[in-house]
Amino acid sequence: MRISMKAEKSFGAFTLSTDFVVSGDRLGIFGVSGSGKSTLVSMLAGLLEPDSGEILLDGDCLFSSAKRVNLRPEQRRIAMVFQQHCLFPHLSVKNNLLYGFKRCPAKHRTIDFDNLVEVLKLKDLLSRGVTNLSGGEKQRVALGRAILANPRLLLMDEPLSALDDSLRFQIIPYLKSVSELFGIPYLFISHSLVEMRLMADSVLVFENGRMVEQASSEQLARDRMGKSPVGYINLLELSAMSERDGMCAYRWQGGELLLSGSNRDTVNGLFELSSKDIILFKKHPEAISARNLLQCTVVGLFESGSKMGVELQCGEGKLVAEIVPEAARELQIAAGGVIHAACKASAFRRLAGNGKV
Ligand SMILES: Nc1ncnc2c1ncn2[C@@H]1O[C@H](COP(=O)(O)OP(=O)(O)OP(=O)(O)O)[C@@H](O)[C@H]1O
Repeated sequence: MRISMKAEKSFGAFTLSTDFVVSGDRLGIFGVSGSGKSTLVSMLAGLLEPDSGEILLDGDCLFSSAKRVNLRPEQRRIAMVFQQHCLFPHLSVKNNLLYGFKRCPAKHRTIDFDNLVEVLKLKDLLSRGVTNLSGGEKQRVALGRAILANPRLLLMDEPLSALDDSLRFQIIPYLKSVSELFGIPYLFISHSLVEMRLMADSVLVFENGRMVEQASSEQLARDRMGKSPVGYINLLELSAMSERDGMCAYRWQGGELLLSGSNRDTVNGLFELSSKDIILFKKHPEAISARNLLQCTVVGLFESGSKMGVELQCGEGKLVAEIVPEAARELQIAAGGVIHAACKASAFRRLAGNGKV
């Protein structure tokens, strides 16, 4: 996906002025409240007309003040998921889901209803009304409805803000997997660095209506968090062998991960792993005392003081390891390579729900 946006919009003293071209399937817009994020996505979706400028999506002109083009929202084929679920209260889950699908021209209908329902785990909810669903269930329905409209782009404007911490980190895998499985690129809007790291590869940063930076989500987190790099891993399924040896076992990538503690204090959710707690191996080691061995792909290397940081993709998780430059050379670490990361069961810390993440 390629978005080119050179547009202006003023509300009294506030002016949003954009001038960027960005490519990628997992893009982020990051900025504090009032920086203009929602104004930007509303202009992209066709819900708000820019005062002037031009907006192109994959080369197609969505808006041009010079050429007097302004495609209606339904002509743009851009779906949105908001913080508020905006579901139709008088319709069942099934009919909410089918709303966008029915309005989508047959030639664009490529998403299989049953398949999507299965991915989003909505089968048992189909006949229910939407008013008494939980916040997470409502957000899954809203996501399903957006996907079934068969959009060419999905805009997600702070879709997790209304959910509490444990719930929002449970929704993230759904947001990512539907986009990947059904091949729909997205633009994810948030003021949370953790959400950016989990959802976006490339991020545009906005301040006071201006784009001030374009960076990878990892670079952004390193620059702004101002502490040793940490990684994140989302563990959702306690496996049958939980509470073994005072450990908790979670299903992970066809195997399991062991965490210290009982399942009373290690509930499902997002866990943090410090870069200092990860040891890298070039090959799968025979036997180690650390309880967890994760196969990862090296995303990149960066300088971290006198050490090297190694960005790792591990399933849906993003980890960072800190090693000395000599070890990086010996391990021949390079982007795209496969490496094994070991970490102790005691190294996982459940992410604190302090609202700042
Ligand atoms: N329809 C409108 N009329 C007047 N001012 C508006 C309108 N929409 C947005 N604004 C103003 O434009 C500025 C940017 O708002 P916008 O909602 O785009 O920011 P944001 O980064 O999305 O913030 P938040 O994270 O709080 O949603 C704010 O000062 C807001 O008050």
